[in-house]
Amino acid sequence: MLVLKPEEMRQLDQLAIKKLGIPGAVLMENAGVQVVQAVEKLLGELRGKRATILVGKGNNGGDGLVVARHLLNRGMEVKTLLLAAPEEIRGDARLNLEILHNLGYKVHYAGQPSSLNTVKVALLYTDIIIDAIYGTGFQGSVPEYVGQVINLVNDSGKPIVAVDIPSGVEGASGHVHGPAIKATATVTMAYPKVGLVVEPGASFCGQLLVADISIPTVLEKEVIARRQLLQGELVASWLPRRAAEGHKGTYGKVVVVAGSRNMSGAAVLATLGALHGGAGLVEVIVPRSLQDRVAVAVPAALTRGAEETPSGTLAEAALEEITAGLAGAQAVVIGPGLGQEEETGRLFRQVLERIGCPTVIDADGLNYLAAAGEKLQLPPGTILTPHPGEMARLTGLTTAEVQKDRLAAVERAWRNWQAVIVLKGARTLIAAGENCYYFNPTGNPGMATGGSGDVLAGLIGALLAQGLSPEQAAAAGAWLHGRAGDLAREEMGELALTALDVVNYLRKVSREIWQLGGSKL
Ligand SMILES: NC(=O)C1=CN([C@@H]2O[C@H](COP(=O)(O)OP(=O)(O)OC[C@H]3O[C@@H](n4cnc5c(N)ncnc54)[C@H](O)[C@@H]3O)[C@@H](O)[C@H]2O)[C@@H](O)CC1
Ligand SMILES: [K+]
Repeated sequence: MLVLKPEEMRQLDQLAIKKLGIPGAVLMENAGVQVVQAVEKLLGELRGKRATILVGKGNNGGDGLVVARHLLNRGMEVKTLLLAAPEEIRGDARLNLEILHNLGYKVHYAGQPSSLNTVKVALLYTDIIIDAIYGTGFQGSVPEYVGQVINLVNDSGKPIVAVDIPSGVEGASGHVHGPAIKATATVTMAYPKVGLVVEPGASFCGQLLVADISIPTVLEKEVIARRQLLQGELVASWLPRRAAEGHKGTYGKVVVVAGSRNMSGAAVLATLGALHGGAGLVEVIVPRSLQDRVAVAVPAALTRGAEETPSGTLAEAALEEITAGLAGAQAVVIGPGLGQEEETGRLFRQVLERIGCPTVIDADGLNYLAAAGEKLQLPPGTILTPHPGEMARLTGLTTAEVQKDRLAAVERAWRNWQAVIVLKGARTLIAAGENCYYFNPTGNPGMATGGSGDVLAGLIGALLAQGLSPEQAAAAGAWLHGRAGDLAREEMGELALTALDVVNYLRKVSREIWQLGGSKL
C-alpha cells in the first residue's frame, strides 16, 4: 500500500476536487462516515452511548464535525468541544459547523485555559473520544493549552479514535515534539501517511485503519515517490511459485560466511534462516574448528571449514577456501559472528572483491565496512542490515541521532553506500533508492534477542537466491521475519521468545504465504 507525505496527499485531494470535480465536502463527508464505522467497531451498538469529539480549526476538525452529526443520528449522546474560536473555522469545516447549528445542536467552545474543567468533565462522562484536533496540516509542537487537553485525553482511560493522524504527530516524519494523542485506533484517509508508519509516530496510532474516502486510484500515478507499507499479499506476490518439476538447483544456492569460536551460533542461525527461507542449497563456511559442531546443528546444510586465527576467527589464509565455496552461489550472506579481529577484517575486504552475486552484509561485516576508513567497493546488489548501533557507525551519526530520525538515517546510508539498507529495530525501515522506501509493520519487542538478526540475514539471502531483486528480498525478508516473531508471540508472549522461535515460526508464515498463493516458502 502506497504511503504518502502530507503534501502529496494534499496534491491528490486538490486533483480530486479541482480536476475531477469531486466536492471537498464529499471527501470530508466520506472521511467522517469512515470514522463512525471505526467507532462502531470499537463500541458495538452505538445507541445510548456517549462520545466526546475534540475539534480543531482545520479540515481535520471538519471531519470531526461530520462525525458528530452521524453519531447523533445513530442515537449517541455527543459532546463536541471546539478548541478554536468559531470564526477561525473556514471552508468545508465551516459548512459542517453551520449544518450542526441549523440542526439546533450546540457545539461548545473550549479553546481557552479556563475551559479545562469543561474538558475534564466531558472526558469523565464519555464512552469514547474522537481526536479531530490536528491532521496532516500540523507541524511542530502543540500550544500549551492543547497539550494539557491532550494529556487529559491520554490519561482518561477511554478508547480514543484519531482522525487521520493522532494530534501532535507530524505527518511527514512521525516526529513528536511534545504532547500527542495516544490513540486506540487511527482512521487515516485514503493512504497511510509517512508519520504513521515510522517511529515514534507509529507508536501513537494504535490500530491503523486506512479509509476509502473516494479519492480515485488513477490519481496514484501523480505520485513520484515509491513508498510502500509492506503487507502479506504484496510479499506473497513477489515470491516464486514452486514448480512441480523444481529441484534444489531451481531455488538457488546461498553461501553463508559466518561464525567464530565464541559465536558459532550466529553461523547456525543464519544458515537456519536461509534454509527456512526456501533456498535450494545452503553452504556455510566457518573457521575449521567449528565445522563439525555446525554440521551437527544444521544437517540440511553443506559445511566448509576454513583457516582460522589463534583466537578462532577466519584467517586471511581462508581466502582460497572461501573463494572455492562461492562457486555457483546465487547469494552470499557474510558477517554474522565473524568477530572483530583485524586479520579477519582484511580477509573480509578481499572476499568482498571476489563475490559476484547479490550479498547480504550483516553484523561484524558491517563493522568491518565502517572501520575500513575508505569506501569499499560492494558486490552488485548488496543489502546492508544494520541495527541502530551499526547504522550509527556506518553513517557517522550517534545511535540517538539514528533513532530520532530513522528515515533521514536510512536515506543517508543509502546515499553513502548505494546499497539497499535495512534499518532494524521497531518498525524496520528499508531504503532502496531515491525516494524509495518500504515500511515494515511486523515484528515486536520479543524479537530483541540475540541471534534474531542472524536469522534475518539468512532469510534475505534465501530470497535473493530465489531470484527476488535486492529491494524485494530485503523488504520481504523483513516482513516474513517480523511476522514469524508476531506468530511466536501469540503463543508464548515476549519473555521466552528466542531467535530459534523466529526460525520455527517461519513454518507458520510459510503456510500463510502459501495460502495467499505465493511459493511454499
Ligand atoms: N479536502 C481535503 O483536503 C480533505 C481533508 N481532510 C482532512 O483535513 C486534514 C488536513 O486539513 P488542514 O490542512 O486544514 O489541516 P489540519 O486540520 O491538520 O489543521 C491544522 C491547523 O492547525 C494549524 N497548525 C499547524 N501546526 C500547528 C501548531 N504546531 N500549533 C498550532 N496550530 C498549528 C494549521 O495552521 C492549521 O490551521 C486532514 O488531516 C484530514 O483530516 C479530509 O476531510 C478529507 C478531505
Ligand atoms: K487528529
